[in-house]
Amino acid sequence: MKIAIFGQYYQNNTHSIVEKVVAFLEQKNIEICFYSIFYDKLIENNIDLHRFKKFDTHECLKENFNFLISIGGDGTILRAATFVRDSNIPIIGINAGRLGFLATVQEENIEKLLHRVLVNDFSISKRTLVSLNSHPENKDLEDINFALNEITVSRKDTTSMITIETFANNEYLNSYWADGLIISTPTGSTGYSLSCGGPVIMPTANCLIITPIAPHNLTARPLVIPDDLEITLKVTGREEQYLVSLDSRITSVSNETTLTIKKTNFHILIVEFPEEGFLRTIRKKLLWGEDKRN
Ligand SMILES: NC(=O)c1ccc[n+]([C@@H]2O[C@H](COP(=O)([O-])OP(=O)(O)OC[C@H]3O[C@@H](n4cnc5c(N)ncnc54)[C@H](O)[C@@H]3O)[C@@H](O)[C@H]2O)c1
Ligand SMILES: Nc1ncnc2c1ncn2[C@@H]1O[C@H](COP(=O)(O)OP(=O)(O)OP(=O)(O)O)[C@@H](O)[C@H]1O
Repeated sequence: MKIAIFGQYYQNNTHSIVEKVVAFLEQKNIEICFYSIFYDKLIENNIDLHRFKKFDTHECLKENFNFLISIGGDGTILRAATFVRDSNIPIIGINAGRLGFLATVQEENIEKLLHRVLVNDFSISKRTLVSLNSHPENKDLEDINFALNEITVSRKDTTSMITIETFANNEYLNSYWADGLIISTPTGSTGYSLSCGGPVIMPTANCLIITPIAPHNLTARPLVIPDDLEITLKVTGREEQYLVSLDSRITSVSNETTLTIKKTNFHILIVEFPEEGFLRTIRKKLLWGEDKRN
């Protein structure tokens, strides 16, 4: 078996997490390969990893990896997804961050849950992604043109709202006059979309959510649509450019750019354990349904 280990930062608890993961995997004779930038940070901080191999691009991950372990918060899982892409390598998220909504394995459970992975006692949650095509083409949006949480357009360099003409399968839907518009996957429903009044959607539902950001309108509400619809956006505004973000990545595009957003033809696979499933996570981490009177 071969496992990739991915992370972005070195902080207080990184040392003990990495040591636990490495000790467990080595004891089981599992081949380990570290993301090179993370590896360098760990070496700088006196973790001896010289016996392990490194990877630095998504192409390296095509060589028969069984799993990728992400050590960090949700932001780190979003970044890990840009390496995993369409390789179908399941991601195990070890939470070293704050919320850890997607990264659900806590440090104290590392050995127990990695053991469950080895004996096949886990489930796979298949997550929908959205892809972006721009016309005319934009170099910044060419290589990593997909998002696990959401694709967002928003105003740039102005307090003035933008108008987002929106079409679903080429049929006119609405012109949102707002700070921006979010096209979210079910996974992203608990991220930015939630903060803008969007619904919480169970991760494996076959839908997307169109959520306006601060629309100046009483009738513009988040809309849930089937995930086989293609969405087209045309933006106009006082400035010549607007912002496009895919999860944590952001770039500027000119107002002449038309964006097409649709479901990707691949999924990201997240390793889940029943006791850390979605319903428990929203209760525990979003305090879902909490009512002090009961
Ligand atoms: N106002 C907002 O709520 C807001 C604004 C911008 C971006 N975001 C979210 O942040 C994500 C990018 O993450 P980042 O680390 O670069 O930014 P960040 O450092 O601002 O962290 C964003 C927070 O959102 C949480 N989060 C991310 N994805 C989530 C999900 N699917 N479900 C529940 N919580 C989630 C993270 O745990 C973190 O606490 C975006 O994809 C977007 O969903 C939220
Ligand atoms: N490898 C790591 N080791 C220790 N701490 C980490 C590591 N990676 C991330 N962290 C901690 O988690 C914080 C958030 O990390 P990250 O950007 O991955 O997630 P996030 O999107 O902010 O989500 P969350 O709210 O789940 O932490 C970092 O600022 C850091 O404090």
